[in-house]
Amino acid sequence: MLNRMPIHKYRAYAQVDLPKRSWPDKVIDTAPIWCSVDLRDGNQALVDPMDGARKRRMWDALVKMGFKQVEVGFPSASDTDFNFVRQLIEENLIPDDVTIQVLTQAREHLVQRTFESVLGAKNVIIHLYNSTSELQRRVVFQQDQAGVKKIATEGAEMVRDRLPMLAGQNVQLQYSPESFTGTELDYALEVCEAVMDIWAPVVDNQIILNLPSTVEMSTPNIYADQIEWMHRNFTRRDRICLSVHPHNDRGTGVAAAELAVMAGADRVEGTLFGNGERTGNVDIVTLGLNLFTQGVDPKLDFSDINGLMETAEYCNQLPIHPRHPYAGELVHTAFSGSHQDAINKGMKAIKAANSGVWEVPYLPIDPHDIGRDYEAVIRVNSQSGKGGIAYVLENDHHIRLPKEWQAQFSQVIQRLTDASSQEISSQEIWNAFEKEYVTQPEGRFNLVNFESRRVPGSNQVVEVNAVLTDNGTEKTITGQGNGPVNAFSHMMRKEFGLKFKLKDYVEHTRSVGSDAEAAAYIEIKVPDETGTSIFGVGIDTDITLAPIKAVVSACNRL
Ligand SMILES: CC(=O)SCCNC(=O)CCNC(=O)[C@H](O)C(C)(C)COP(=O)(O)OP(=O)(O)OC[C@H]1O[C@@H](n2cnc3c(N)ncnc32)[C@H](O)[C@@H]1OP(=O)(O)O
Ligand SMILES: CC(C)C(=O)C(=O)O
Repeated sequence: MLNRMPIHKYRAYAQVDLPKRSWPDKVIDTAPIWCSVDLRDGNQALVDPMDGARKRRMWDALVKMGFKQVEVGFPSASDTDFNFVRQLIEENLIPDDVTIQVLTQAREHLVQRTFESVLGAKNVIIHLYNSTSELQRRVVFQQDQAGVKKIATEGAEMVRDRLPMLAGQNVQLQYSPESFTGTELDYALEVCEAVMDIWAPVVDNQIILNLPSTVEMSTPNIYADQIEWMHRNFTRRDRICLSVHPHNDRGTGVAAAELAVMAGADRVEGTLFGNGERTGNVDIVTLGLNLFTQGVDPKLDFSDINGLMETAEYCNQLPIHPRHPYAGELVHTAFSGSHQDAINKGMKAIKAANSGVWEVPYLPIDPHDIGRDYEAVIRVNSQSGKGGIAYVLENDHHIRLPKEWQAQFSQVIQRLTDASSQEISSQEIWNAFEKEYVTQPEGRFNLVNFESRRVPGSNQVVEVNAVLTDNGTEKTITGQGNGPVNAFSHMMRKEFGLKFKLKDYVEHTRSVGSDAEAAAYIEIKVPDETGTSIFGVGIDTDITLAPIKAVVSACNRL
């Protein structure tokens, strides 16, 4: 076959020689330290970077959900960034247990301005970076390894020499060999070690060494190998907080972060819903909820996912995809019949079991836990089946359609969805149900009045009086039987020459309260060779009247 794609332009990424790698056997049982970089890496990727108001709204949301470290900007980049950091400090907007982080290149005037921006903050992380990759050394810096290492060490010295400016403040230092995933491992280690030599971290004030997949270039297992390699080879591991900063160029940022944590990372930098350069930073919402759904405390509050989405969409001016993990508008929704059937059964089973453990097929998370309701769990279109329609009727309209009828009513809905090729709303399903079983505008019979009383002196016999219209003509009928339903059915057969047998009858209330309606379901059978079953529904606040209406409904469908 002709290959139209120029594969010769690309090279396979090298594997890491890591004998006895240990990360595949690890389990994540505690959340890493989270650092939000929404206000910096997220912000620098936006068409319109956040203004002060949007930055402030993002900040408030991040603090509210529990981030203890937030990279608040690149203060030397713009007045907006600088002024925002000053505003946070001067207006006392930083809780005592929250640390702000600021990013700077290794350039004297930028480092100086960065220090000026954080004067007076209680807790600060000064984050220095320079790219160390082979490609950037060659084309951006035009320097050899020694030259680029010098940028890092000179930058580290610029930072160290300004630390007296922040005397009395809690200051932690962070270094990123940017483009780490394009950097030879031994060289990345050498540069990090050199920076560490200058900053002289201690166990109680570790250096944060942040190893970014600035561009995600390999499968996540290779990133994990790189992290484990660094973790094993750092000389003063106890003085290091090992941080990762995955991007998502290959669509595996979340996997890369998770495997990196298994490989020894203590900390993860990322953004809400994965906003960030190109395909984005790693998504902390997905990472956190992945932990949550394994029974691990994510140490972040995602209970108002809609609020977080609104904030992210407002601040980033970018929509969140309807299929976004956990959060997207459609991710808790099943349209297809077999999924709906399984969800319907799963929801009932979970209610019955009352064990407190969430296990519903196709729903990895209880939507309630993130502030969603069950309304959208099942939506109906031409791919749907009876289980889904029954779910909508029961949950939205309190109609517990007996199982044998579900198939019949689903054909009514199937005809509508096939005709429209569109989703049918819960209200439309209800309208179709009412028309088919309850109001029956084209039905032959219409019940105008109904009364029943026990025949005096008899415990069993009931006398009924009913007024009906038969194709518009009013008729009064009376008769007796051993109950209202039995007597009324008998009269219908006798007066109108109908041939049917009562087969089954169920009734339930539609809601609680004194004005609660009852829903009655009647099944009648035609005594011919087909033995067809016909169903009728009656709804009324009077529990005697509801089944009578159900008989009329069934007779109309004969
Ligand atoms: C992967 C990341 O996300 S890294 C963060 C990236 N974020 C941003 O760039 C957003 C904010 N940046 C900015 O606003 C600007 O780039 C500024 C204010 C920092 C610098 O602006 P300028 O100096 O006008 O421009 P510019 O960024 O193009 O400067 C590039 C120069 O800095 C050098 N440089 C780039 N990164 C670094 C670094 N980390 N340390 C030292 N020098 C660096 C380049 O080699 C280049 O040098 P040259 O002029 O000798 O060729
Ligand atoms: C500054 C660094 C950490 C960065 O943003 C990246 O490498 O993506």
